[in-house]
Amino acid sequence: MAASVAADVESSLELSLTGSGALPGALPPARSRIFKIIVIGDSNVGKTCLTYRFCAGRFPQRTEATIGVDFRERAVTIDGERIKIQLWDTAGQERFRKSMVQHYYRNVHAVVFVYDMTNIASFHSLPSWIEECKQHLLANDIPRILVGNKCDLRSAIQVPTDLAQKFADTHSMPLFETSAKNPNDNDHVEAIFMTLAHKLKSHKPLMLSQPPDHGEILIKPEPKPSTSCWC
Ligand SMILES: Nc1nc2c(ncn2[C@@H]2O[C@H](COP(=O)(O)OP(=O)(O)OP(=O)(O)O)[C@@H](O)[C@H]2O)c(=O)[nH]1
Ligand SMILES: [Mg+2]
Repeated sequence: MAASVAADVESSLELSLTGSGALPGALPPARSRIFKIIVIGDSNVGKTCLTYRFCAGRFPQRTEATIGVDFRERAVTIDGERIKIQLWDTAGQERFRKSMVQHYYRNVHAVVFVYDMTNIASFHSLPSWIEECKQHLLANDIPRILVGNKCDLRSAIQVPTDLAQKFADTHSMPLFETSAKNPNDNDHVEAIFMTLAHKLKSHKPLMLSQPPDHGEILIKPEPKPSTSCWC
């Protein structure tokens, strides 16, 4: 997959890592702090739309199943410091992710688990996503959050909030219910990722930037916290 789309309002960048292609020179500037956040969950839950909403500021007109991983990056300023939030939008379909999984988990700073509030199966898959993290030896102190997406589809909700909250509490994660499509619904996507970035900033004072794993990168130019605690 090779594509090239310029984007951006503030400062955002989109890259793809798919397994073939060359490495152009447009990597983030050296030595700015960068937080690598992976977004995982079943196919079709809205990972691409959520990351796009945060980095491009809008809902994408259309999406296709992610192949490998797409990077979306946005520069933000927190307490006067410029930080890059790099979202790794992973493929939910097993056949599109198996060759990439080791890249996802390398040097990861936070994990966002996503399920679709209108699809109970995507909620029931969460333990297997948590298990995948365990298998890749993710450190216990890495912040994790749980995001129920598509809350705008009120009449189709299959995952009640109290059930999701119980699961989140069991796994010591904050729960957010949101909509990538309608930012006025419940928790705002912007606030969710910014809250996570604040959390990372306060916990990772010495972290310096690292570009995404080299090798096969293609350029595509382009809260409220719930009841549980972060740690
Ligand atoms: N109503 C509604 N639809 C959404 C929302 N988020 C995503 N969608 C739709 O859900 C479908 C899947 O969205 P994607 O973001 O491509 O899903 P994904 O999790 O990235 O899927 P994979 O790349 O296959 O893992 C698309 O048709 C989106 O338009 C939302 O918040 N509300
Ligand atoms: Mg996707």
